[in-house]
Amino acid sequence: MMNFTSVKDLTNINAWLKKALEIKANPFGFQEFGKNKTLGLIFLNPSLRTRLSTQKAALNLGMNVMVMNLGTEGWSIEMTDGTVMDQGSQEHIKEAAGVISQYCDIIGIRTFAELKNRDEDYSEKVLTKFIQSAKVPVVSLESATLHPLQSFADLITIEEQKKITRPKVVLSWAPHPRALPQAVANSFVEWMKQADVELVITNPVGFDLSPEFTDGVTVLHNQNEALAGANFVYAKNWSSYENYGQTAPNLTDWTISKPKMDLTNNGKFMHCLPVRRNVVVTDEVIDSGNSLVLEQANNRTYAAQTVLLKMLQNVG
Ligand SMILES: NCCC[C@H](NC(=O)CCC(=O)O)C(=O)O
Ligand SMILES: NC(=O)OP(=O)(O)O
Repeated sequence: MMNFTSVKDLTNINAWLKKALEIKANPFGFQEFGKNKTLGLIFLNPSLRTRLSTQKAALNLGMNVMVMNLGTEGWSIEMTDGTVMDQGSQEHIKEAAGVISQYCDIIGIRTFAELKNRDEDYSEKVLTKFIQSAKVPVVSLESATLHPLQSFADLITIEEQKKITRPKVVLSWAPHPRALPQAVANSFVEWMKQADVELVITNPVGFDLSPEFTDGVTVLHNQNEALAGANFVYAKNWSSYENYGQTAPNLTDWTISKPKMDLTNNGKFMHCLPVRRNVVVTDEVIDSGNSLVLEQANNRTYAAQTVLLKMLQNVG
């Protein structure tokens, strides 16, 4: 496997899931693969979980790790080819990626959607340019349209927690004060479509995700109807794909609350974090025994460790 940017980079999702659970049971059992190898983690946007869990995963594998907040601490990066660089940008992504490749055996990069130009975000302009200029395998730490390490951790969590073979998993839009990318939601859908689950998406009218992801999936604009009988409720805000970047913070009846969870089949609550309490989800729900948010964050380590191990072994 050269790069990890999507579920499409896996040859067999069930084999990866099995490997992740094996690694979780024996996290220090694969250190011979990481010895004398270096992981570089490059952040163009903030992070808590991705930064720490991916670093932890590399350390568990015996790797060395370098982390750089390029977005705030590096030179300002030029992303477009052919630019006369006499303005704000100081270093071209071509040199940046080429140089970092000389210091690292694997590079992770986080580059969020800007939510200004849909075509540009959905072409994964920055990630693609970085990969083109990098000389080593690249792992997405959340790109403009996808967050595969998160979705892999979510898959592990559902596998561990499910009580029936084919659980009902509901991805529900929730309100938020800012415009957020669709990446976490797109990616969750992409992975759940390949898992043995009954997936239902619910969001307000005007907030349908790209058909590229929702094709073949039940999308309901009535949240209560969608939540009926759910075993897992995955809450997430995303800004509009159709009216690109538009928000709807006033739709407070979409907040995941106890009355909403009472519609489910004793459903478990999931969120990738960070979460706005009492906007996306009430304290009562996220603090309840049915909340899986810490388990999800914990599984980020084993998802990342599986991906890094596969890269070190150069297998899909
Ligand atoms: N990495 C997980 C989520 C990252 C990002 N959330 C955020 O930016 C939340 C920020 C805020 O709450 O203002 C997103 O939705 O893609
Ligand atoms: N879930 C997640 O990716 O968290 P961070 O943005 O804190 O890395």
